[in-house]
Amino acid sequence: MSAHPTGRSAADEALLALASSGQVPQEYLGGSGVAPNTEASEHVLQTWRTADCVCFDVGCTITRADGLDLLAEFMGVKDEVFALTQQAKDGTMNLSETLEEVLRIINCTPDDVRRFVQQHPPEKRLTKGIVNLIKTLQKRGVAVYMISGGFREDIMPIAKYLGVPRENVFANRMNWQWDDETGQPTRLSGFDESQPTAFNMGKIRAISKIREDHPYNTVVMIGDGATDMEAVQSSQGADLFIGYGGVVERPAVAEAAEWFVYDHDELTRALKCSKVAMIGIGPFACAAIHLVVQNIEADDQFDPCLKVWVQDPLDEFEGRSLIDIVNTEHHHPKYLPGVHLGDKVIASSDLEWVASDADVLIFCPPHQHMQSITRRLMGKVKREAVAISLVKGMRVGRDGPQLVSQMIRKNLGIDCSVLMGGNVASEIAKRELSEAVVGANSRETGQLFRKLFQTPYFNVDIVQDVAGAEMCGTLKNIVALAVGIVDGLGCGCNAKAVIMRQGLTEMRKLSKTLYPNVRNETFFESCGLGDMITTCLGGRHRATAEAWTRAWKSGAPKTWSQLEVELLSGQKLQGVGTSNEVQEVLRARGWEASYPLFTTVNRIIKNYIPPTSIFTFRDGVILPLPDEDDEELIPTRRTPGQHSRVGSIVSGSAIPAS
Ligand SMILES: NC(=O)C1=CN([C@@H]2O[C@H](COP(=O)(O)OP(=O)(O)OC[C@H]3O[C@@H](n4cnc5c(N)ncnc54)[C@H](O)[C@@H]3O)[C@@H](O)[C@H]2O)C=CC1
Ligand SMILES: O=C(CO)COP(=O)(O)O
Repeated sequence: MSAHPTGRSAADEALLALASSGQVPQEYLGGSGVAPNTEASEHVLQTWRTADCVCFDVGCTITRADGLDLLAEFMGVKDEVFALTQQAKDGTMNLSETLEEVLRIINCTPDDVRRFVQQHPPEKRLTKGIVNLIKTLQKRGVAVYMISGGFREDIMPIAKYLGVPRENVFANRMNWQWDDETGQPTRLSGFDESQPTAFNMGKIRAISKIREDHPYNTVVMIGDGATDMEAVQSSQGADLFIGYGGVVERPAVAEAAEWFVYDHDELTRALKCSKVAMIGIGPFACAAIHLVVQNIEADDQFDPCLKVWVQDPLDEFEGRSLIDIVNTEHHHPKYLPGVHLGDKVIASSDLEWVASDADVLIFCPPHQHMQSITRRLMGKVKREAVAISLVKGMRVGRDGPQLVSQMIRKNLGIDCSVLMGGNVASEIAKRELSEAVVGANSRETGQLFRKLFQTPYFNVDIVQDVAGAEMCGTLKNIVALAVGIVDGLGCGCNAKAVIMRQGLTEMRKLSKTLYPNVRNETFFESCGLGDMITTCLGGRHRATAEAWTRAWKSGAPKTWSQLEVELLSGQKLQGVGTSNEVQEVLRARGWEASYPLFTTVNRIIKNYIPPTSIFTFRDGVILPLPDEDDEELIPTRRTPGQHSRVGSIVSGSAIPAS
């Protein structure tokens, strides 16, 4: 089959058009001898895996091409009915005429139907693997429908056995003559012509009705006939048609289908194997792995193996390779010793090997390394993969600020969500109650990530505000530094409340100014208020800023890098970098005075003004500072009001450079 954006050749497209007219020449429908597409493309697989509604033609759920044939056999009129139904399936006879004619030939009574169902119970008629496939779909929350040109009287027992709700069955309905005296149905008198399935293009009609009544995002039709294949022909129809040849193989259908299967187990297997990869193995990556493995081991949708990228192949713990320890003992001895990362976690320093076959990519390295990581992965990840960033931080390039999720989307060309919240890694690892939000562009992707991270003690809500959630996670690190400074100066809760409230105000203002679609409510979610509280009470930014301020107070100041090494055992302090990055934006746009807390914190951490200036941030008439590199400086201890290194404000007055 030649390449085509939809996966169908031009000839297939033509065939579909002809089939829909109901007037396809028989020899054309016989197919041209081209082998069916039994290997699904990445696009098709992705559609199948993200479907929230799957419609089965009844013909692929039971071992006879159509229940009507079996009923006809039961009534002793098999050959006449078979000839007629084939014509309808192949599109050479008008469907409603066929049905009328078939019923006239079958001419059954309600008793005949009852006896027929007793003699042919559903469990004896089902195709191999259909029970498991429907169960797997329903377990994933996918709505399952059955659509048939046959009759409810025959189909309902099968639907019931398969667990498909009555209202999800679209089929024709027999009309009966009624006995006035007994009130009971007696003989057939045609069929109900108001059902969508009573006409040509009936499958499309049924699917449009389903779509009208339910907001499904992705609908898949599975069937074996030309009328099933029609379902993808209208914008109101299905998004994907999967051809099934386990009972009857119609060559034209087999050739035109974007994916043609002979066994339902193949569809079940394809649902199960979303591969997940983690990029990074810091403390939070380890805590996230601990959550994710609980879900991928329990949910058929995911491959239970999780590949993890370790940045440094030579990283050691007590003389042993870290990669070996993770792969054999399944824990991280430095960051979360003893916390089980899962037996099927495979650590490697080969970034491409870890990421290239993943369907779901989780990013969790320190933010300053994300640009080089995503550049290394350019063109090397699956086009249909989806990503989620757990990274709190941004990059400021020549074009202005870039969030990590934007960087991933731009460099890798894939959708990217974010997971943000008040989430200290060590507490999650201890299974203490926590919550987070997934910021996603669609509800469907949000639900995928909720499935991946949610556990009974880690609640995940979905917000369709990626930028808002990510800005919260990024900017709160600056506020946490401010709170640490207040702690270092020995102040109590009132002062910290002032800083946190002002911090939240500036976070919201900057987020909405840079990204106007950011929602106010996002700031009251776990990513906003929640993370602000967590990080200002328990995070490393607060603790390091407190130590830095105490050192300044003691007259033996230390640099941030020094403290990062001394206090954080290999972890990174990203808030200092974030403060510089944010300040670059504020400065370039002339906004410094509108963000007095952010600006004051940046002046303090760069030693332009003393830590005590945190109390007077409101007086912020901010002097422009000369351009210079952000090299770290060992400050000399100064008291408020004394000279600062370059120039700054304390209580509104500019202090000349020393
Ligand atoms: N630690 C926590 O409790 C939480 C962290 N986060 C976010 O998760 C992200 C990762 O933070 P952590 O897990 O704490 O790790 P971290 O920020 O402490 O960094 C340690 C990790 O950085 C890696 N690393 C060092 N140099 C690197 C390089 N050149 N390239 C790539 N990786 C390198 C190391 O291998 C190590 O695994 C950050 O954006 C952080 O804000 C989010 C929520 C909670
Ligand atoms: O983001 C965090 C908690 O949500 C972690 O905060 P720290 O980086 O300050 O430890």
